[in-house]
Amino acid sequence: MKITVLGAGAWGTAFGQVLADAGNDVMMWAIEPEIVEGIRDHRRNAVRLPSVERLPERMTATGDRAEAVAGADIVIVSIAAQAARVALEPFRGLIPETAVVASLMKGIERTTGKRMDEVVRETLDLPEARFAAISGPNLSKEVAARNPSATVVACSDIMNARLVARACTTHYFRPFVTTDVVGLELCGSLKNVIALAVGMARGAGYGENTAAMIETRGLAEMTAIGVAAGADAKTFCGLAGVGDLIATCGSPLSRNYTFGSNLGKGMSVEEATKVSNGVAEGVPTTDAVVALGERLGVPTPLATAMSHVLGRGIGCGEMLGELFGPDITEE
Ligand SMILES: NC(=O)C1=CN([C@@H]2O[C@H](COP(=O)(O)OP(=O)(O)OC[C@H]3O[C@@H](n4cnc5c(N)ncnc54)[C@H](OP(=O)(O)O)[C@@H]3O)[C@@H](O)[C@H]2O)C=CC1
Ligand SMILES: O=C(CO)COP(=O)(O)O
Repeated sequence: MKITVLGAGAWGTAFGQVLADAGNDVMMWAIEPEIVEGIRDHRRNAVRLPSVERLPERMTATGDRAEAVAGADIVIVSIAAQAARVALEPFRGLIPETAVVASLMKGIERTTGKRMDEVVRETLDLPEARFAAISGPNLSKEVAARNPSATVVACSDIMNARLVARACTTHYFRPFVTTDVVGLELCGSLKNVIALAVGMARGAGYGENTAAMIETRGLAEMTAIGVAAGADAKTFCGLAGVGDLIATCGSPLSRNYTFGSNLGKGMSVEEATKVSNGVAEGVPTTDAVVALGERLGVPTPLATAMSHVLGRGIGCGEMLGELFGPDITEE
């Protein structure tokens, strides 16, 4: 198949390699000429994924939007979530009417509170059955090193989920399928907020008990929001939920974990942003999660505490204190 990846960041590039390894012809689209030339002429993305010495022969790149998506069977979107709407707008009308569009993004649009499935479908005027979300424990550097990994592809049309899954199946990368698009979107977006909190606790010097508490209570918060939004609770126990929490909250390769860890060590939000190695989606998504909880009538103690960290600059002790409400409640 011919597959286009919009956005040659760390994950877009690593996923492009998966698609090429699976036997597809892969066209990367990026705004920056340096990245386009690097991939096209030198088989490298030294800016966003320097750990890969040589990208596959089946991968090339362009900065031209029409050329990028012409004849594409599948279009993958891998752009920082807050920029997705603006970046996708010019592609409206260019993407072939038969193409399935799949999002790798894990965030909620801060200005509208919308999930990426909503943003992508709205911006590209895409019917539900032609949108897929891909989410799971997929730290880009590990996938780029071809470490065995699994993911989940969600689409309301299970045949299109299978189509996308087949396109990214390799000897080291294994996709599962589901129709729970809302669940998959919320798993990917909400776990980043939890990773910020776990990273912060770790950075402040706390150990396994504290991390396990935040992860488990965070999972309960994620699941409650998901179920209220119409998702299947089972999705949150799977690869995209618990699986991604384990990967993201346990690895310094995660930008969200590292961002939190730097806050825990005493950096300000501005300082942590400056040293972040790529987008930490949990940062702009945190307030969107609090707003989503309010809209759905679901308490969000963890996201609210993290929003006080990011907005008011409270420290780790105070953030953890906010998680301990005054009442004894049932788990
Ligand atoms: N890295 C990972 O391990 C994983 C990441 N994800 C998710 O995938 C998404 C992308 O992440 P990742 O690739 O790692 O992030 P990076 O920070 O490495 O890259 C962000 C990408 O967004 C692009 N971008 C930002 N603003 C604009 C804009 N205005 N117009 C066009 N493009 C823009 C960047 O382009 P440019 O380079 O030109 O600035 C770049 O391609 C995120 O939502 C992330 O949560 C999901 C799973 C794993
Ligand atoms: O989503 C990820 C792993 O599944 C990557 O996490 P970060 O965006 O925090 O690096």
